[in-house]
Amino acid sequence: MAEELQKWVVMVTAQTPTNIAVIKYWGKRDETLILPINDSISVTLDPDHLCTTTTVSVSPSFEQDRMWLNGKEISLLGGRFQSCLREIRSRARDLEDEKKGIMIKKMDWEKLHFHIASYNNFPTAAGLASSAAGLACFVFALAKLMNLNEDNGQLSAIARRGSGSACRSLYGGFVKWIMGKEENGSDSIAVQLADEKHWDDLVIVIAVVSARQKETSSTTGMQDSCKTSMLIQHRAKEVVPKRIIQMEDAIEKRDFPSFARLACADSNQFHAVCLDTSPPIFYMNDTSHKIISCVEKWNCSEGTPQVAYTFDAGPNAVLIARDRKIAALLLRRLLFHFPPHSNTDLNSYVIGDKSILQDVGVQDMKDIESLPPPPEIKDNIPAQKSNGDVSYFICTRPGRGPVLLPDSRALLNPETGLPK
Ligand SMILES: Nc1ncnc2c1ncn2[C@@H]1O[C@H](COP(=O)(O)OP(=O)(O)OP(=O)(O)O)[C@@H](O)[C@H]1O
Ligand SMILES: C[C@@](O)(CCOP(=O)(O)OP(=O)(O)O)CC(=O)O
Repeated sequence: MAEELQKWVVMVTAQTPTNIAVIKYWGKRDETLILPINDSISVTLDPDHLCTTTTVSVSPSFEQDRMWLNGKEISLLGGRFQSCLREIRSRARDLEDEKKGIMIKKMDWEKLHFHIASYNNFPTAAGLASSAAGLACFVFALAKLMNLNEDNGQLSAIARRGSGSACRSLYGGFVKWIMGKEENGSDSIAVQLADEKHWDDLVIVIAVVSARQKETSSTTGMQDSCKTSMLIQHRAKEVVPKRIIQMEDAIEKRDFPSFARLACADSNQFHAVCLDTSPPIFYMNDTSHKIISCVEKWNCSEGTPQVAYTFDAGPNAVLIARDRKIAALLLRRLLFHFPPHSNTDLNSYVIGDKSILQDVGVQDMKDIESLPPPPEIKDNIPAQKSNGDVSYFICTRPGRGPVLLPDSRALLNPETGLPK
């Protein structure tokens, strides 16, 4: 009987979105606690297109903590995973599952081990913020398993210890990470500014420019900027506080021109800080610059912004269109300038919400080849085409925050606690 009881496995499965900052976090005032030097604001992306699913399980039969990411076993010994685990364990509460006849006492959590399996439905470590969705999901799922009482704001402070930007993935819609003042970081948390329904006209197109691993990680890049850039101090003290107020106002009023101007300016200033770092950090490449120039020319010809662009620590462009009609016009321009290689299947070149392709009126490669140049291109300058410079496009929109999934979606076998 005692042996039978030892066989139980309790598990929780959760899904968490990724997010893109429109006012960037860059620079820490505390490396261990991951406390930033400025507030930041992000848009949560629709988990249908970019998300992490994580199953966490506990059983007295597990001999050690183990984790599998996208089917491959990874180490949980890293300092950041360990900080999150420590913070969650210290808040764990009694858990009773009457149906299974299981009772885990608060102090038992210290002795029990976890099996964790996680899957990203988009490329990992390719500049698409897998660490943000991944660490947020890790914390959210473990907190539910260990029956924590904390709300998502308090959980965001734990996710922050895994990766700063992860704290913003605890909410859907529009999210602010308040830098906080306390030395212990207790007030450095994420808050939701508005949910995803507040501004549901927005359409987001991500141009995945390169899936190569970057040379400088965000963590070391921002350390180098803090040590060597003069601009970063001016940005954190003088520029960002004003922009945060303006961005909050633009989001509240759904004021697209202000939103776009602020997002573009902030992305450009973040990359200027990277250039102001010694040695300079180049996250954007020629393709990123061509995308900026395409959007700027169009916005300028319309007299008011149609599309905002923002780039994280990599060359991929995140383009935010004011509505679906503009998104179709944007995709038309992008496909004109950045057609795929001739042997590419259009179905794998534009992924996510493919329905926008119908609005573009493009069904196959021939349609792309016969797209006319955008009207803002001057007749005397030949239009540039860069075949194959973009790997693929993801069409998405602002999305919801973390959710729990039913056991049928679990990534671990309920009997063995091993990956399915
Ligand atoms: N689902 C996940 N669960 C737990 N950890 C994850 C998960 N996905 C990614 N990570 C962690 O994040 C690391 C990748 O982070 P990295 O910052 O290199 O890339 P990224 O977040 O995809 O890109 P970027 O930060 O440039 O947007 C992985 O090596 C792993 O440690
Ligand atoms: C450019 C950014 O994406 C930087 C993200 O940095 P990370 O959150 O990846 O860094 P760590 O806190 O060291 O894990 C801007 C942003 O997301 O705000």
